[in-house]
Amino acid sequence: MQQISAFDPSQEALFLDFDGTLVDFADDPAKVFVKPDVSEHLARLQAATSGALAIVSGRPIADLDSFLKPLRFCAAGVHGWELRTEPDGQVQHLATPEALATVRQKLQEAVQRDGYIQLEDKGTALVLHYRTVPERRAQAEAIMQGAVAGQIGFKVMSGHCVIEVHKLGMDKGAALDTLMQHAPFVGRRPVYIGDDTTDEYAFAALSRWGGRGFKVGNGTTAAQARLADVAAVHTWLGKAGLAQTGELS
Ligand SMILES: O=P(O)(O)OC[C@H]1O[C@H](O[C@H]2O[C@H](CO)[C@@H](O)[C@H](O)[C@H]2O)[C@H](O)[C@@H](O)[C@@H]1O
Repeated sequence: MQQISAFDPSQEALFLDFDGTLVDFADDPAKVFVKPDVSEHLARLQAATSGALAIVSGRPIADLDSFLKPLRFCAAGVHGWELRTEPDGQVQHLATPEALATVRQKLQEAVQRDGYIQLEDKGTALVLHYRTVPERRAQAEAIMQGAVAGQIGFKVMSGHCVIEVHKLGMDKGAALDTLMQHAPFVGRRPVYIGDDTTDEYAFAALSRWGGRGFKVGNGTTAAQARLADVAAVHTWLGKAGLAQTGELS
């Protein structure tokens, strides 16, 4: 693992995962919150990078906006199936909820029968949550396998206490590639911070752009360096933002 060198806002762009990176986990996905000082760091870094700061998340962009309000950023949501290349631009939806109709129905029925595992419907992705019942992980995996069995064109991914499915053909690496081809990211080197297995797609893409990745927490990773936890991410963002204003000695 490398040491983390200082962030250069004139040459680098910042790509940030949301859950487990900017915010701590909660049992209920609706109950996470962004600390006020983190919002300040993000606003500073957005200005310092001339807008080259994007949130890259499994969440829909509307959810990200609501948690980060009043801030808005360039964003890739639902693992890249939603894209916004300007903070105040329109969200492009690159898939439709109908693509998951059959899988959705099967998951709804199975979750109802199970009674413990929760289903989150993000339109273009469906998530089985077992954070409050970790002993039901194998059951969640079996439910997902049953829902996609015999069908092609779906991607199933495991994350922190979740099993998620969306259409094949998109991931956070492809999302990063797309954003890097838009101003103000063009010509910059990406710095990506993320904690989950789904962030590995983005870490793998970084070499195409001369970038570097920071993995939050433990686990196998293609990232070049690590930050211990969400608090360490906040500290890093604070230092990166303050360094630009000359407030950091
Ligand atoms: O790509 P991310 O921004 O990390 O989003 C990944 C998933 O985040 C959410 O689930 C995770 O956070 C929940 C709230 O803390 C937690 O309950 C769950 O166990 C975590 O996996 C979100 O609900 C998913 O839709 C995202 O895909």
